[in-house]
Amino acid sequence: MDYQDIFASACKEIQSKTSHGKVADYIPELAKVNPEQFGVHLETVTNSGFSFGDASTPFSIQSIAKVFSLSLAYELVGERIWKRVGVEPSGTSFNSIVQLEHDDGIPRNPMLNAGALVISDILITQLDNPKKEFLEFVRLISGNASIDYSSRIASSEKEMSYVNNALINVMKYFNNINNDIDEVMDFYFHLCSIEMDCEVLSKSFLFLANKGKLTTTGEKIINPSKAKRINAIMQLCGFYDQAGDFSFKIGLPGKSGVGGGIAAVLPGEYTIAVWSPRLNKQGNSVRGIDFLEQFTTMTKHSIF
Ligand SMILES: NC(=O)CC[C@H](N)C(=O)O
Repeated sequence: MDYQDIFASACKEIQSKTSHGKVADYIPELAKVNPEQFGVHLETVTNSGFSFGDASTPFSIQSIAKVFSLSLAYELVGERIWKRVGVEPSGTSFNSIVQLEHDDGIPRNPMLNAGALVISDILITQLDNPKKEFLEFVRLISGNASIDYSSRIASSEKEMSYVNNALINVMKYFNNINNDIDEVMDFYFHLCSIEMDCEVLSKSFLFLANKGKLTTTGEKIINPSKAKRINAIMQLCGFYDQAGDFSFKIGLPGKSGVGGGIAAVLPGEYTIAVWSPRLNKQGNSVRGIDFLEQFTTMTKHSIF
């Protein structure tokens, strides 16, 4: 299929609508991004790529990186991971604190900030040099050795981390954080600060469309059962309190970040990464969701 033509007409369709939403401004560095940018890249499991718009402009992937940290932690500790974090959709915002006390410090799922903080704590326990080894993992799955953290974005987020600090303190109180709070926060801010463009982002998700193996070398990253489960978690939890709406409109597992990126997976076929910085009130890219709705409607692609 020639995806480029479909991208162009889906894009035309959404651009005729008024553009609304606003860039994330609670992380000062993210507020500086030009909100009008739009890019998309689709990469098939047979390694064909299709780009449109600002697909090679790097952006802050933010919470999309939670899928990478979950993948590595799940591979390292196996099913024990679910003693510390759940697999249920929360129906709450990404940084909500309301359920955490009620649930005795066990986050509903690993896509929430609280869940990703627990996963960060697990990785710090498991890895000798957590930031370095995690970056190596992301470089491996993306096939791109130049992927890096942005210390500028990590420290910008640290300055304004009041809610994330509250979340980690509640979990420490309930004995669900084993390492030093500052070390876990530092790891979490770095993982959120990773920058990628749409092309690299879609390639980084390909193992989830390919039963856990890299499509380039065949190397196993996780087994097929784990790949299925991570896709299931994305389907139910990847868009926080908009997860139902995303599933209803798009019908693919995916993950968003407050940098305006979205990565989605059609298992066995392709991954698609779209980026546009204006966010809705749930913290998800307005144009990204509009575009994916158009795209999946035009192609009739869905997991259902
Ligand atoms: N949804 C997101 O992308 C949120 C990630 C962001 N780093 C935060 O902790 O608030």
